[in-house]
This record gives sequence, C-alpha cells and structure tokens, in this order.
Amino acid sequence: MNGYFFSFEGPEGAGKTTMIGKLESFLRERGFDVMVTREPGGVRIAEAIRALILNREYTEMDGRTEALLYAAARRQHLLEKIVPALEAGRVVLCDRFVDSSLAYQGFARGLGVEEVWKINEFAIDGYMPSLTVYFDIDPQIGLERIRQNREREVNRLDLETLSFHDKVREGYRKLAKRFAERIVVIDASRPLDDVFSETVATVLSRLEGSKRHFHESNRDDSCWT
Ligand SMILES: Nc1ncnc2c1ncn2[C@@H]1O[C@H](COP(=O)(O)OP(=O)(O)OP(=O)(O)O)[C@@H](O)[C@H]1O
Ligand SMILES: Cc1cn([C@H]2C[C@H](O)[C@@H](COP(=O)(O)O)O2)c(=O)[nH]c1=O
Repeated sequence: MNGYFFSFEGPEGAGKTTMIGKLESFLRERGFDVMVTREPGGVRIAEAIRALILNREYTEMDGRTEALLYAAARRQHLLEKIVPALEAGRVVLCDRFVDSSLAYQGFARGLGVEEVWKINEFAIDGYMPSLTVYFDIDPQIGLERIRQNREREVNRLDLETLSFHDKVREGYRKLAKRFAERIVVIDASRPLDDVFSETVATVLSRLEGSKRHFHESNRDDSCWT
C-alpha cells in the first residue's frame, strides 16, 4: 500500500477540523492527492452510529456500549474508506482515530486502556496511522471555543463534566509519551497561524519520510497507568 495515513487528535475545540481543512488546501495546492475523513463517521453506517452515540437524549448509554459503538463505526469506516484510499496511494487526513477511544473511553470513562485497545485491535486489524498530530489544549479553553462557535452543535460527549475532559487530556498526554515516535504534540492554545505552521512542518517531514502506516504490535503495555 502506497498511501499515507495521518490522524489528528485532541480534546473538544482543540482546532483539529480547522487545521485539517487548511492542511487539505495546502497539500492539494502542492499536488498531493488528499482525502479528508472523520471519526466517528466518514461512511453511511459509521455516520448513523455517530448520530446514535452523540445524541444528547441517550444519557443512559453504558460506557462499554459506547466503546463498542465507536469501534464498530471505526471498522466500517476503515474498510470502506481508509483502506481503499491508502491502496490508491492517497494521503488520508483523519479527524480522530483509535487514540480518541483510548483517551475518552479508556482513560476518561475509566474502562481501561487495555480493554479498549483489545476491542479496537479486533476492529482495526493492524491498520494504524504512521503519524498522529495531537493538539494539546486546556479543555476549558477548547470548550469555550466551541461555545463561541454557533455552527457547532453541542453533543452528548461535550456535556460531560470538566473533570471528564481533564482526564481526556491527561490520557492523551500519556499516550503521547508512550508512543512518542508516532504522536507529535502541538500546543494548540497558540494563535491559529502558529499552530498551522507547526502542523504543516510536522506533516511535510513525515510525507518525505518512508514510513507510511504500520502495525503497532511491539507495544509495551506496562506503562498505561
Ligand atoms: N488556534 C486557534 N485559536 C483560536 N481559535 C481557534 C484556533 N483553532 C481553532 N479555533 C476555533 O475554535 C473553534 C473549534 O475549532 P475546531 O472545530 O477546528 O475544533 P475541533 O478540535 O475540530 O473540535 P471538536 O472535535 O470538538 O469538534 C472554531 O470556532 C475555530 O475557528
Ligand atoms: C472517535 C471517537 C470520538 N469520541 C468523541 C470525541 C468527541 O466528543 C466526539 C466526536 O465529536 P467531534 O466533534 O467529531 O470531535 O466523540 C470518543 O469518545 N471516542 C472515539 O473513539
């Protein structure tokens, strides 16, 4: 497979969607064949699962049900959209991937990173991004950005407590330390242009590298906690 698989992660309002949009234009102008997609979603079945998971009315949703639904959406998305794009040699920019499940369901929801990884391992079957850009931000700032953005609908996960969102950030930071080779941390609290310059530099350096996507099989699971 000749494509590049890059994912973008962060707490709510970190600026992922904004940066991916700008990066898409930047790369297209330079002749790259780019595909932008998102999780949960990206294809019909996964978008239907997204609507279910994020529906604010479903306050009774169990944590494991939530984790399984994200993994199911991921599986369908991967098979229908990401793998064919990689096979066609495209640059895939994915707004969230498995690290979201590890940070939100594994750490913040308290299900355990190992357990959440296990169900996702089954879902992703070895496909992992070669680069994950993690936009780090204080959740209070991110949530405030979302509040200011009238076009952004408030979903079930947004309504979690601040302490939940703080745990999400803590989880991401642990993941970034554990997978330092794959996850690049960018301080997303800075002005948009600064965040974008660093994002471009990070992505370009990987596009020039040889590693495209890999099976994260040599994990040392001893440092999740
Ligand atoms: N560096 C920045 N400084 C100030 N505002 C920003 C910055 N980056 C993005 N924003 C604004 O913050 C809001 C949220 O950005 P965006 O939708 O890109 O975040 P997101 O990480 O995709 O959020 P979510 O995943 O929660 O939907 C938008 O109104 C966007 O214009
Ligand atoms: C993929 C994934 C996502 N989430 C959460 C993170 C956000 O709260 C929503 C998605 O909304 P966005 O506006 O598209 O960022 O879902 C999660 O908890 N687990 C996951 O695997």
